[in-house]
Amino acid sequence: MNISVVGTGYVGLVTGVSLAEIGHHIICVDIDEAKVEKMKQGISPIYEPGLDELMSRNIEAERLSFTINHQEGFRHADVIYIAVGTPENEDGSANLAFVEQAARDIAKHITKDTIVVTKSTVPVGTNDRILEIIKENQIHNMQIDIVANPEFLREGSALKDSFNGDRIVIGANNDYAAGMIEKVNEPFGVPIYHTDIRSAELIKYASNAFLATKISFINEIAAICERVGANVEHVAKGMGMDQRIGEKFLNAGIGYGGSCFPKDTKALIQIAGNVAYDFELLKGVVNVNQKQRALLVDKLNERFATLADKRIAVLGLAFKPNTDDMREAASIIVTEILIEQGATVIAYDPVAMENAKKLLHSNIIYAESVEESLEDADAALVLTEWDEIRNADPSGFQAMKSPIVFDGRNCFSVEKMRDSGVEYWSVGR
Ligand SMILES: NC(=O)c1ccc[n+]([C@@H]2O[C@H](COP(=O)([O-])OP(=O)(O)OC[C@H]3O[C@@H](n4cnc5c(N)ncnc54)[C@H](O)[C@@H]3O)[C@@H](O)[C@H]2O)c1
Ligand SMILES: O=c1ccn([C@@H]2O[C@H](COP(=O)(O)OP(=O)(O)O[C@H]3O[C@H](CO)[C@@H](O)[C@H](O)[C@H]3O)[C@@H](O)[C@H]2O)c(=O)[nH]1
Repeated sequence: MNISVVGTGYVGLVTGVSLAEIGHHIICVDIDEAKVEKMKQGISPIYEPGLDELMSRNIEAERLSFTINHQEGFRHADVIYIAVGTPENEDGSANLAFVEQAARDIAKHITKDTIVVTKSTVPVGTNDRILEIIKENQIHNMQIDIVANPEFLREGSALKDSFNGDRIVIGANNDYAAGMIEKVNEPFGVPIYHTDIRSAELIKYASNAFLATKISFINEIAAICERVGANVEHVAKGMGMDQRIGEKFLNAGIGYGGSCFPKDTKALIQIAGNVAYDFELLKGVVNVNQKQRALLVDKLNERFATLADKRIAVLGLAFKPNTDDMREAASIIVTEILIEQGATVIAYDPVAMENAKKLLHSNIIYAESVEESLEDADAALVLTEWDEIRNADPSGFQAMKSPIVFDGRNCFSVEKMRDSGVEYWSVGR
């Protein structure tokens, strides 16, 4: 099928590449010229394992191309996917400006009957609005069907998730559109769940909010563990063996970050608020996460009278491993507080340092390796559990001025760190 994808960020590019890989002809349209130039050469603008290789293969097979020209992008499309950003407004609600612009672009340039599929995470009712915008602005009077098809991929394992997802949700209000989008996705071999548009929109927010709730829940249990002398890993393991609870997303640490959980939890609180419902539980989840971000700095302040003359190594900057994405990364708040308290910060991340430099305080020093960042440090903070950090030999911490480690991701065994002579502070253990 001929498919266009509007917006080639983490979701749009992975969607375009995956759909090309299963045999569709894909044109990706983006307004960012530099990005499009890069992608035309088979270079991914984002770090995502396996993406460059799959991009190149499908470009060569002439199933995948890129353009900044909406007219060219939509000319032959039977289906158009919207995958533009829906960032957070100041009040926590979702900013729909990019989605609405994409709808106007579609309206202006389509010349045949089209199914418009929304991949972007959008509040309930947005797909109705998209259809309205297209109908109001279209130049040729074409049949438009709209499908809500929320995306569940995780950064760092986006391709794996696309080909092995737990479900593909298709929200449509007519059988023709639902059937067509089922056909598009059939080759993935992933279970398909059909529902109406509004339920599909809400499934996305409810899923992210539930996962965020699991994380804040285990982080509160971790706080209790520290106070009563229990081990949160043992508690999580014992809980997770109950299949009704499940073992996933029960890793305690410095809370959730990234481009989705922080904004989507707040957007769902707003969605509820808009219909006069106070989502108390989710407000608690957000507050706990806020508190969690500063946990390591609180522990540092408990350990040291002042940070003013301290050299602090920060290991890991991205919001999670295997991505260069810095959106809502814990490192943003943590390094800001450290600098504010007068510490010297030497940071290292295997992939995200270029993006970090654009975002973090200009006083931060960047190291080329874990070893270099640890040299002469008074303390080390682990913020992202990259394999390279997780697999580091605890004896390496002896290169520090004093081997004191604050681990926000529970990467190391408490016993091994103790045996290596490291003063080790982790979360809930
Ligand atoms: N990042 C994730 O892991 C993830 C996972 C599931 C769902 N989502 C949702 O998917 C959506 C996209 O997220 P993302 O992280 O890929 O965003 P992103 O910010 O990485 O990418 C958005 C892209 O859209 C482009 N764009 C904006 N307006 C455009 C227009 N009118 N025409 C063409 N291109 C346009 C931008 O230039 C950018 O390249 C969001 O709603 C997000 O909540 C994200
Ligand atoms: O047990 C856990 C699991 C995750 N995290 C943190 O939670 C955040 C999000 O992690 P993850 O969900 O793995 O990454 P994302 O790429 O943000 O993916 C989430 O957000 C996407 C965007 O909506 C959804 O598509 C995915 O299904 C959903 O998992 C990260 O900061 C993790 O460190 C924890 O603290 N403890």
